[in-house]
Amino acid sequence: MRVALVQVASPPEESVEDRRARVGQLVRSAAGADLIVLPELWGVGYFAFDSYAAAAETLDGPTVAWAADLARELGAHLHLGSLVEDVGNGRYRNTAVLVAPDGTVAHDYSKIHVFGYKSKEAELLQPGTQVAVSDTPFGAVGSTTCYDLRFPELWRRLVDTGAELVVVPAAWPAARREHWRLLTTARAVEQQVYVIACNAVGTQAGTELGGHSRVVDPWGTVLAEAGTDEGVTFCDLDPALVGQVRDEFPVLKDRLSDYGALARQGGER
Ligand SMILES: NC(=O)CCC(=O)C(=O)O
Repeated sequence: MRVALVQVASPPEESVEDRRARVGQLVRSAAGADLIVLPELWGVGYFAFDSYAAAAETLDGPTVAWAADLARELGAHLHLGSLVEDVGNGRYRNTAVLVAPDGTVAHDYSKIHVFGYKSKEAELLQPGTQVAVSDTPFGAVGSTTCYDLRFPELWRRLVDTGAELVVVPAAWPAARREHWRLLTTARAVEQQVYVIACNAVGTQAGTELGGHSRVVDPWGTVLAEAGTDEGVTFCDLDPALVGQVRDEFPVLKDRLSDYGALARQGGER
């Protein structure tokens, strides 16, 4: 299968409508890919916290409709990254959406670990409470978003729910790029999944985004890695490798069912 990672910049002077039109052309240039992935909150710009409420929309709104049209046009799965979802009563979520080639929503996933370090996300947005995995012709695809990379427990839950490929839309700053590279590789090796991680680029409200979108296979091999420019990075991968790695090196079978039950040394044995 062919994956396309579409790194996007979100300059503040550009309207959301103009940005959707421009990003639509970038997505069209990924024609031929089976799965096309965009970054986290590229529409509003992750660091444009004061614009979140005005940019919020429902899953019946213009961004999902835009993505559905593109997915149908290109005959591809389109992971639209994420948008600020209006969930009513003045509450908002950071919601990722995977659209199938027929334009239907395969799944939506609201980011569980909202980020509070030099970020107003945790103050403004409600955390999600559910994991999302969908069966596709190229395997079971799960979603996590950006900061979720730091929580292996969530990733293990995704694997327990069947995930074989995990998509990670992100707005990860350049200041922690080595964490991004390390954690995308670590999650792939530890969970024996493909990690398909698409980051934002450019500068938002004084924060430089890190780019370096990447695809890591379940053995930890980096199959593709972008630089820091806006644009499309393609990657061909074999979904069957997940099963092969899990059969050949069956580490997932060796885990305990309940690590919380382990006694602290010095206590009762
Ligand atoms: N958008 C985010 O969740 C940023 C996460 C991040 O910068 C980090 O974990 O470091």
